[in-house]
Amino acid sequence: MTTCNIVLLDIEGTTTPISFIHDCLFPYVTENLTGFLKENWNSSEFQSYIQLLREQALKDVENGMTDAVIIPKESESDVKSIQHAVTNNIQWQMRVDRKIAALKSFQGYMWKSGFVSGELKGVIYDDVVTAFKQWKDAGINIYIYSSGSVAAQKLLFAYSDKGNLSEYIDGYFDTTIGSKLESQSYLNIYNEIGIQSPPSSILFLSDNINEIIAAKKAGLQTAIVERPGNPPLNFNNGSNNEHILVIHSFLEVFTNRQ
Ligand SMILES: CSCCC(=O)C(=O)COP(=O)(O)O
Ligand SMILES: [Mg+2]
Repeated sequence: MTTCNIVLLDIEGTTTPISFIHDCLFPYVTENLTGFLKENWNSSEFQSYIQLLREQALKDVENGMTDAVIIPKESESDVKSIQHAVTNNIQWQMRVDRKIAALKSFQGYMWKSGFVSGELKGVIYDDVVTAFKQWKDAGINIYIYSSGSVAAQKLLFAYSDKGNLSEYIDGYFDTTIGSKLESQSYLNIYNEIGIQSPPSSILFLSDNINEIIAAKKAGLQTAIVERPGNPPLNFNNGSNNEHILVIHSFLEVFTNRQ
């Protein structure tokens, strides 16, 4: 690893245990959904999230997804039936852990009340905060790139078990910039950040080998992060594995700098 000016971080399995997302954040949505729909139904902001789900469901049907759950428009059905369809739509997408913007935006909207009330606290690995401090002292900027919506990412770091970490983070990206599995998304982020130095001055850290391969193809430096509770790494995917660095703590980034 050579020096970098920017560190770009995945969340789930990288800054945060997968178990926190799956055992706390996801159940907060599935268990509170019915009441949340009833309470927020008349809010125009809330309806904008429902509209995103509705549009995504139409695309899913067009793309031949047989499990897709259509959400009728207000003019086509009664409120109870629409709410029932929204519930089924969300339960289906969450069962298959879809990383799609419409679902992620909806989840982020629901999580807001949980984080603000203190019912939810973002879990961040211990080494992350120490690394943030070291990186900032070294003049490195920190960006996040996660499938979670930007709004949800901001909540996680602002209301974390390590305190409000927002001051360390220079910017946030979600999949509205492109899929984490496509190289072009990493070039879009590079362009959006707008640095003079080449893409290799960005170091991307993620638990997902396919994201790492996509980022490497775009010319970024990369390291795969192996955390307790992450699924075993599967290097058997045709990539040039010798060149994929594996780390277990963000503090290794500095020891690996040349
Ligand atoms: C509060 S952030 C929510 C994270 C999330 O929903 C998710 O799917 C994370 O995926 P990642 O791309 O960070 O692995
Ligand atoms: Mg991840």
